[in-house]
Amino acid sequence: MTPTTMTFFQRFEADILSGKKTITLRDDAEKYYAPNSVVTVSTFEEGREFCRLKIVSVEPVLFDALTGYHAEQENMTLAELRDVIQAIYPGIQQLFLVSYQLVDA
Ligand SMILES: CC(=O)Nc1ccn([C@H]2C[C@H](O)[C@@H](CO)O2)c(=O)n1
Repeated sequence: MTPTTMTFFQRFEADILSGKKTITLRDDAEKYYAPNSVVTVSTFEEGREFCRLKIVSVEPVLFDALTGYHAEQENMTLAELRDVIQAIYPGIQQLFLVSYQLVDA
């Protein structure tokens, strides 16, 4: 079944709402988001809903293939992005790039 919810760490909320962060990189467990579907987004820490996002695309990408362009879409430097990914998914290679558009907040 297509997922209808997504969580983000609270610290990314402002960047998502301002449009500075337009992608997220997830592991195998979250590769099933469907393009054109709308998901309700809440904070991981408190489960507080804060927006809805339209899924634009879901594409596989390797950790070693991450570029400055991916980082730009995350509103980070490439070094910051690599650190964040390693902290969340230690040792991971296969990621899924989920791009999205803000629907409403
Ligand atoms: C909270 C949760 O279940 N999982 C994640 C996974 C990733 N993120 C953020 C961190 C980076 O900005 C990108 C790339 O993974 O997405 C997140 O907030 N929550």
